[in-house]
Amino acid sequence: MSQSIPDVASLPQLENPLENAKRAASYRAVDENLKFKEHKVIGVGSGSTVVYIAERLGQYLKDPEYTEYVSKFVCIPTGFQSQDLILKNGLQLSSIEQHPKIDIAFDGADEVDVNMQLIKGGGACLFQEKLVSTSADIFIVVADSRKRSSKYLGEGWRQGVPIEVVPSAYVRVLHDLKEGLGAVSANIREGGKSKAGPVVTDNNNFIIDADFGEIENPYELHKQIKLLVGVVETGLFVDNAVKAYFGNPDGTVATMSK
Ligand SMILES: O=C(CO)[C@H](O)[C@H](O)COP(=O)(O)O
Repeated sequence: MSQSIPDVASLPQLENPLENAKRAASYRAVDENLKFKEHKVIGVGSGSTVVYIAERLGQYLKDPEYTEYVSKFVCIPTGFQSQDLILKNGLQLSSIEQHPKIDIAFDGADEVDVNMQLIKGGGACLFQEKLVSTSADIFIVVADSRKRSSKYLGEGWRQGVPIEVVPSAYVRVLHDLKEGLGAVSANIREGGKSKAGPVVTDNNNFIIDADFGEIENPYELHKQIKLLVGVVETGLFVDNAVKAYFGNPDGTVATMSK
């Protein structure tokens, strides 16, 4: 069924104000950055905010003015949830192996500092998220305004830096993070009520959350962690995003650019 693209201001408010914030940021990020005639390969991230990125792409697909272009887009997922979002919105799913060069990618973040450095991996998808975002010519972040720190990473996101590790190396990495790199704490992420034992990522790895307090130099910390044997990737996304959209519950959106 064909439909015109809805204007976000004309849509009914969502029950949860935070969802309004996420929707407003995501819709505006797509509307302002997607070049329908130029972009062909689109990265779609993970988390609760990118749900609205996929939804907006799906709306464009149904609008006769854009169907011709959007039906030819190939979407590259950052994990299982993201793959599901692409399919549920009627978009074409592909893989990073088939499209190692991505035109534009959209993803959420757990924290964004004043220099637009990010902590990601709260949803345990950080390796594939980094693979996709660093393969993209343009990487756009979408988040609700709680994710914006007034200065350093680690200010608002207190769970620690997510780090994906090879399972057999987790004890060694925990030790090296605490003893070698001075982490205040480092813990394997547990599945909680939904799974006994550790969270297992889409790549069959474990996640360690390591608290380094406020992070003045994310690049240096990322480099040090990355050198530890057993570390696959860190949740510090440095010099990667070019623009961030922060939604507020009243539907207004603030932006930050590089
Ligand atoms: O990095 C991520 C998953 O690994 C997410 O992008 C991040 O956790 C933000 O999620 P949300 O949009 O639900 O706040």
